[in-house]
Amino acid sequence: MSTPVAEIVDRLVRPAGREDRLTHLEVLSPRTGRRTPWPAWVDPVLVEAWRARGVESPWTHQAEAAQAAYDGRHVVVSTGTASGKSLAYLMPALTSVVAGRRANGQRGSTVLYLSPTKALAQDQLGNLLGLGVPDLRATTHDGDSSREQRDWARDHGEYLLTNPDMLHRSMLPAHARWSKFFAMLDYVVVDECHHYRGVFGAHVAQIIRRLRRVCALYGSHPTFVVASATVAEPEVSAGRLTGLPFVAVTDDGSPRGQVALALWEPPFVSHGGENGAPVRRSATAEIADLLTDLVLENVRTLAFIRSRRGTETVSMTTRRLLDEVSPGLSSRVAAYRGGYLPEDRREIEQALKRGELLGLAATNALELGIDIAGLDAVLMAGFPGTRAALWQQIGRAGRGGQDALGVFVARDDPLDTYLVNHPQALIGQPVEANVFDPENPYVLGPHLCAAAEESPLTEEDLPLFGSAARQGVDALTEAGLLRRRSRGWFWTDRRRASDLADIRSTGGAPVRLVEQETGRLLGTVDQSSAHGTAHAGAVYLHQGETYLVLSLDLADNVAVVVRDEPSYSTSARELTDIAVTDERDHVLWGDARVSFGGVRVAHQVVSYLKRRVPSGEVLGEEPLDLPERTLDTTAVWWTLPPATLAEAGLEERDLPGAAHAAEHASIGLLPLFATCDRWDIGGVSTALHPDTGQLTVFVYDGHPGGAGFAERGFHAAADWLTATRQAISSCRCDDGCPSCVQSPKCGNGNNPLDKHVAVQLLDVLLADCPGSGLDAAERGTR
Ligand SMILES: Nc1ncnc2c1ncn2[C@@H]1O[C@H](COP(=O)(O)OP(=O)(O)OP(=O)(O)O)[C@@H](O)[C@H]1O
Repeated sequence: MSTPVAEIVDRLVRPAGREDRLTHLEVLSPRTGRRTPWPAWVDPVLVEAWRARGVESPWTHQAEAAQAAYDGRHVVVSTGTASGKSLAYLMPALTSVVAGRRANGQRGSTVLYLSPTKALAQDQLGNLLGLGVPDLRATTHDGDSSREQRDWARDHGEYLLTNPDMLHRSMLPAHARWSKFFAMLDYVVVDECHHYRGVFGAHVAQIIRRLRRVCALYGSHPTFVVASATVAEPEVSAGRLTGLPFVAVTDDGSPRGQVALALWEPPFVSHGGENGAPVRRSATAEIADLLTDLVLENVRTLAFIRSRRGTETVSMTTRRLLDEVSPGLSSRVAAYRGGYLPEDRREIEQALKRGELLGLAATNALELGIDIAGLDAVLMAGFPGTRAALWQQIGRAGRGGQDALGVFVARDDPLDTYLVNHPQALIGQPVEANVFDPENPYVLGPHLCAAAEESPLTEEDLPLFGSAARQGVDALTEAGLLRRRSRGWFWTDRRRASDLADIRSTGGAPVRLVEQETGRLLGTVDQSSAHGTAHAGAVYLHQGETYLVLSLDLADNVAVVVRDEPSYSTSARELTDIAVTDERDHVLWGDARVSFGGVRVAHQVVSYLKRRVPSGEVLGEEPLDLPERTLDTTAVWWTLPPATLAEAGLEERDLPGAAHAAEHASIGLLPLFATCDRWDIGGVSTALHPDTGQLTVFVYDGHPGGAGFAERGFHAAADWLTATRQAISSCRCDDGCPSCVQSPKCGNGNNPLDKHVAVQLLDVLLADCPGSGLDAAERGTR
């Protein structure tokens, strides 16, 4: 960008009332790149192709990773955004394709590239073809490919770009037809591997095990090259994802322009929240202002908004604000999100690349590695869930070595507030690990069936699928899904086994949103979120239009909507009950016990709140009549005996509010340690739980069988609960607010909540906990 980053930030802060909103500005100085000669084995034609495109020679990390892969070691490259991870895997992969060709020109070596989305694979294909490697037979293989494309890919493809869904549903079940491709598979590239987390990560881990088994059937043992954003212990997550040993390359040799990260906290605007709590201005309202200012400054800006609804609101508001001052500019701002038609999305991507759009409000549908040159700034409405995703989003700007500005605008919740006030948690060493649990029985079972359908499972196959596989096949045999014969376990059902696994966890058929007057299908929502977002009375935004849901029919999966302009938004309320089914591990901190294990959760959406837009003021609550749902999952929980609490001087009457407040804040903070999102986990607290006989606070995974988040919480409990205490004690509100202890999805109307006693309660819990490294100074003051 032409204006220096610091000056842009200065202009953003200048308007009256904005001076306190910038809580921190971190400027990372530019770094020069470290180059190294091309490895001697890289095909000279490729070297020339890269040179012709300005890649004089590889950065050190690229050569290091490429060499490891060429030597047949599985390697994970975990370096910054735009550090050139593609070259690291393309050097060995394309060299192998070119060198492997037969005398008659037929393929002799193949590469499989996996990306979490179709859009990224398309983008990568464009780059690959742009390289001009003579005769390279590269193609995407996804749900949009025509029959001819698919046949060509299978029979001639050398470099195939696909996604885990296609592998799962199409390529692996039909492996006999793909036998030639699999038999000559030398490299598997897993791009953006940090996206494989939670339940989705567990599914992909099992799909990769099925892929390895199918390859082995045809005699191939491909080398895996995994690309990841910077996370803690990348070799551990790559190893979990594939079941193979990995070397990690993390020393980034690429150059970087100046990167500035501004942390921004919206001001308190009213006391109109629940129970009279102070409420901060919404991050989206703040972002719309900042986006307007940046567009006026001719700064090309991408605003990442977490919800589909939010992207629409930001783009509408920004256009309206621009119309007031510079009408011509409003057409240069747009929204982008999942649920749009593919051609509309392509058109927006192109307009952004061409520079016709100056401001775009997008969901993370645009987050993945799509290389859009020339962006100057990135605004983030709320923490995007992980540090990796935060840097990934900032990395959209400043590609090609220019300066970049990232502004992280806090939402009114404990984690965001903690982060904008504790910048070291974002800028220091990574604390979060890429979390998933490949052994989740709900995930493993369907993949064992799919594997058995691909080829009968033998005793020797089982270790590949993990230590729970034996138990899994036994249970499936018992349930009549697999049949045991002398040669192994067979799939004998008439259904397609791959249909049993819902790898994106959409939770069954999506609910269709249909417009009442026209019968037009507006879009869909996942069944699991339909109770909360498409219930009768819900306000739903679509492409800038506001709709009101008239009815939700769960039998037919249809919600009927009408256009409307209500002055409020809605948020659903859920009631939750929890029972311990088995404790699998525990630690004792003096009298406190921290446990991990299985639980059964029963929940029901019971009502919804109407909140005035944009102030967020609560207007009222409406009851709903929706069925209860149960969930068998995993949880981390902690207990404190009544006598210990009494000794510490805590009054019995204050305990429910204190436990409840600690629970809310701890749910808010867990994403800092596990790669989850506040909405992936839930919690229950009680001053006396029937299963433990003590004060108990549970945090559970919101997916059947668990997703690994609660388990990570158990292992990081000391740091996690210390950060929770800090988040509550450092919040500037008097009696609790959404930035510390109030939760937007609380089933009890955020009542009771006692912020002050919560801090005392956490002090009792942490009194005998072995040292947490997170903030020794803070702990010392207790
Ligand atoms: N050795 C190099 N010398 C010069 N330019 C390079 C080199 N390696 C990569 N590049 C350029 O850097 C840019 C980023 O590369 P690439 O898209 O591979 O990064 P990445 O690490 O995969 O990014 P992300 O994962 O964040 O999407 C590309 O434009 C690429 O051409």
